[in-house]
Amino acid sequence: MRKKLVVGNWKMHGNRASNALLLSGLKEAGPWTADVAVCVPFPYITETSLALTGTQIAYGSQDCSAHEQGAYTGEVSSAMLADLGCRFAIVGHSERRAYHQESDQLVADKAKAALAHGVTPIVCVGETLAEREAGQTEHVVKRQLAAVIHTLTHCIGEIVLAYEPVWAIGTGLTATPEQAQAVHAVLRQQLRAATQKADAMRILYGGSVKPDNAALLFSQPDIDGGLIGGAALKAADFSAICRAAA
Ligand SMILES: O=C[C@H](O)COP(=O)(O)O
Repeated sequence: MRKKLVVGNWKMHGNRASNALLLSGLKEAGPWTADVAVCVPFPYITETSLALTGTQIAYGSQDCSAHEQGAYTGEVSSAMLADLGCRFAIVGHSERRAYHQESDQLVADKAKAALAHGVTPIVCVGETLAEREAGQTEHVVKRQLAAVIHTLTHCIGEIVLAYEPVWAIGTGLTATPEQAQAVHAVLRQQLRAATQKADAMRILYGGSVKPDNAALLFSQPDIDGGLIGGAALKAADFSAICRAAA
């Protein structure tokens, strides 16, 4: 039985005052049965760690460098994230693939760098609307995951995978539970071919998850929680989604 995981991705939102309010709201709203985490902008990791001390809520980043250290201006290494107590690092989010031209291989290298420092990568895969309409969904997500499997080899069982159809992110369009489950099943099957841990691995769904659709999505056999964007910015909504992941 996989324990569900709900992760809030704050993206590039918030400031010190609003973060403090959100975090205190979450602390009051918990505990939840599911594992819960927030992935916050780099500058706020330390304050988040202090605010969440002694709670069940883990924290992490929204990216990490593929490099170990060195002259890489603007990058943040996994060693630094580990130093700050990060449990998770999102890698390969579609916004980074699209706006920063991150390739499948770079995403895989970032996942490897995170794991090397004990930070669990949340590896995002997902198709665009054009790819779905062209019948390419399965091909695209399998290609994205294959790069990670090839790069991590025997460590692949240590990642968290997130299926995020690009057309559902921030649009209010959610994949139906059946659509999401179908892709999750494909991904699980691909993982089974690569690792004996596949059935213990968590595959999250992301894309316009809200309090009113979370329970149905999370009830699907291969959906093990969610990666939440917009709804993670309101303590009441995020908490309701965490509760739905019982
Ligand atoms: O990482 C989170 C996803 O991009 C989903 O964002 P959203 O819940 O705002 O659609």
